[in-house]
Amino acid sequence: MPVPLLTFKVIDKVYQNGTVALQGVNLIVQPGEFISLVGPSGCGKSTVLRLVAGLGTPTGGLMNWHGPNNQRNLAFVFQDPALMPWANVVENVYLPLKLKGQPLRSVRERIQAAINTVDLCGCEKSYPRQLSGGMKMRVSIARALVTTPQILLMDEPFGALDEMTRSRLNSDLLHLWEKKHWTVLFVTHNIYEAVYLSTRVIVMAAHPGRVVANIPIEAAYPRTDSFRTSSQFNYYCREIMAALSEVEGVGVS
Ligand SMILES: Nc1ncnc2c1ncn2[C@@H]1O[C@H](COP(=O)(O)OP(=O)(O)OP(=O)(O)O)[C@@H](O)[C@H]1O
Repeated sequence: MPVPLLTFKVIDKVYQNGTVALQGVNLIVQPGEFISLVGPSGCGKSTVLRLVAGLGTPTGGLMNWHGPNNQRNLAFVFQDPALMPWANVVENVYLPLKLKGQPLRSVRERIQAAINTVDLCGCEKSYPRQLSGGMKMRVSIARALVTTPQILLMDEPFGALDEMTRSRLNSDLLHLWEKKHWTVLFVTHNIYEAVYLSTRVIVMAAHPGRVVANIPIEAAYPRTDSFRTSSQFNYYCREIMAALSEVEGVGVS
C-alpha cells in the first residue's frame, strides 16, 4: 500500500455548544484519490474539510499528514466562487500568490498555465461581471490550482449551478483531474455527481456525524457521458442510496 497523504484515526469533533459534529471518523486518503463525501445535512461533511484545512482542531483522535514536517499544501473551492469584482481574471487567479508576497512578474507563467488548464485562455482581462456562473467557477478553480496544492478541498462547488452547467463542469473537472492527478476531497449532496467523479464515495450519517459506508467506484477513467447511463453507474447509485436509507435523516437531492 502506498504511503497515504492524510489519515484520520477515530476523529471526534465536538463544537463548543456541545454539537457532536463527528464521532469516531476513520479516513485514509491516498495520493491521487478523488473522494466524495455524501450524506444528509448536518452529518459533518464540511467539518471534515475544515479539519483537513486546519480551520479548527479535532477534539479526539489523531489526524496525520504524512508529508514532510506534517506540512499541508492545500486549496479550497467553495460553492460561491468569491471573486473580487473589481479585479480581472489574471488578478483574481494571482490573489493567493500575492498574499504570499510573490511579485506578479515572477509568477505570470504559473497564472497563465492555471488559466489555460481551466480553458479560460482569452478571458484574462475579463471581469467577473462579464463571465457566466460556470466561467466564474473555473476562475475559482484556477485560483486554487495556481498554488499547486497537494490536496484540493471542494465544498459543494457546483451546488448553485443549473444542471447543464453542473454536468459540463463535472466533465471538465474530471478531465483536469485525469491530466494532473491531484488529490481531491469533494463534498456534495448529489449522489450522481459523486459516482460520476469519484474513485471512492464516503457515505455519512448525522447525529452524531459518522461514516456509515466506504464505497470504491471501480469504473475505468476516462468516464464519458455513456457512463452516466450505464448499469454500472446505476448499481453504484443504488448502493449509496441503500447506505443512506439505512440511516435516519436522509436528505439527498
Ligand atoms: N461552528 C459551529 N459551532 C457549532 N456547531 C456547528 C458549527 N459548525 C457546524 N456545526 C454543527 O455541526 C454539525 C455538522 O455541520 P457540518 O456543516 O459539518 O455538516 P454538513 O454535513 O456539511 O451539512 P450541510 O450539508 O448542511 O452543509 C451540524 O449539526 C452543524 O449545525
